[in-house]
Amino acid sequence: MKIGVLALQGAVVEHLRLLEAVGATAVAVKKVEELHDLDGLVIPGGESTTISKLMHQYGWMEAIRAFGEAGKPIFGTCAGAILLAKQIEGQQEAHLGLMDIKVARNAFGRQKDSFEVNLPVAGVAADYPAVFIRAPYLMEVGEAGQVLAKYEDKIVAARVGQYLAAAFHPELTEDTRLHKYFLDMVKESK
Ligand SMILES: NC(=O)CC[C@H](N)C(=O)O
Repeated sequence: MKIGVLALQGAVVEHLRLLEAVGATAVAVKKVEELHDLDGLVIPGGESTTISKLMHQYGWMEAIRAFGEAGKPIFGTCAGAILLAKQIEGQQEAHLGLMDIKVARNAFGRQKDSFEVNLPVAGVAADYPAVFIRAPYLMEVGEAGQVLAKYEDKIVAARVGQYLAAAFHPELTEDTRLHKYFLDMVKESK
């Protein structure tokens, strides 16, 4: 399985390392043409507005939408989840708008700018070390979707069809289980 990590901004190398660790062939994707032979794509965290601008400049929006609409799995972490969402709280327009979730940005307040907690993630782990950095949360998950994790009653991970979203940063741990879960989604989609 060949999985790309969108390399416009954010923790790219860390995602590559964990994808390799679970047995995927992982590549940093810097050009739109590189999408064509991928089986799945990870959109890392960073700053969603910055990544969105870069995406618009270089034709990524159309290309990633086509990739998702072709049924290929996409995993968005933190800003990546915001980019995937169909709706963003307080904003007229979404970015990619592929995944049937509504997100609220910077949802955990200033004094909790960044923190780590162990969370149960359905189908993944009973004690997943979730690292939150100015994280969003998922206000709504479409009916066809599955909530995978909550923190303080807020949804922080979900799957809808071939799309996976985490408000936290699974690439900033040594824990490979969520990347393994995504790799299994990619295998299933073939
Ligand atoms: N660590 C992150 O990816 C933070 C996301 C950022 N707060 C945003 O709105 O895009």
